[in-house]
Amino acid sequence: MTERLKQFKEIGKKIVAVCRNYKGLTAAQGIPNPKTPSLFAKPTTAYITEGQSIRIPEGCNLLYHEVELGVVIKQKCSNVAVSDVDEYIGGFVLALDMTAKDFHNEAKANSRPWFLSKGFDTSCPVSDFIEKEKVPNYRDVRLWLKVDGAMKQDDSTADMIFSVPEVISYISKYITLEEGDVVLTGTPDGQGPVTDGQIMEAGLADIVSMKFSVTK
Ligand SMILES: O=C(O)/C=C/C(=O)CC(=O)C(=O)O
Ligand SMILES: [Mg+2]
Repeated sequence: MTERLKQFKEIGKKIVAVCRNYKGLTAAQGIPNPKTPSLFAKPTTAYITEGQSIRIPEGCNLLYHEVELGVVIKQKCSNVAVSDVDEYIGGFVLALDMTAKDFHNEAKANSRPWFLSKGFDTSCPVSDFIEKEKVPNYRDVRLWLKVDGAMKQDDSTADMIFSVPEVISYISKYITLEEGDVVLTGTPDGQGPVTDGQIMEAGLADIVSMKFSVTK
């Protein structure tokens, strides 16, 4: 099973992302915690891996970084009880939910979809597949991100508003999840701009780290 899930970028059909899922982020933005997870989709064409560069989309003048814990779904599932979610977790990835923030702000202001601002090519840099056993306590694991060596995001998944099981159970009530799909579970406070020529380094505790450059 694990060998197959290492090919999640090829076998997965979708990336389902949760937003505003960290207490520190909603507090910093002065917004109430959502009553249910807020979801959006990213296409799997957004994936890149180390050695590839994040390309700033044409017309974007404000690109934001967001480090996130990604969950790789083990097998097809729907209507999964929170208590049963663990058996559908195949493993994890460290991910960046890159956001064309000016496009995103315009979409929010005009009640337009977020698909372009969140789904452009190279908007989902990911680590290699992380075996489940390597993240024994995914409920409390450190996520961090540096830009040109300066720490920008550094928090624990313990700050999530909705836990990984709660998020996956909620999604599965409405959207069937399939083998290799990735659920991005939100970003902690500290997301911010990154520009042409800068280098980002991100990590999941000392389990995995990855580096990506940003280019026009
Ligand atoms: O501006 C907002 O309300 C939300 C911004 C986001 O990008 C949400 C996420 O993607 C996140 O919280 O991870
Ligand atoms: Mg995000």
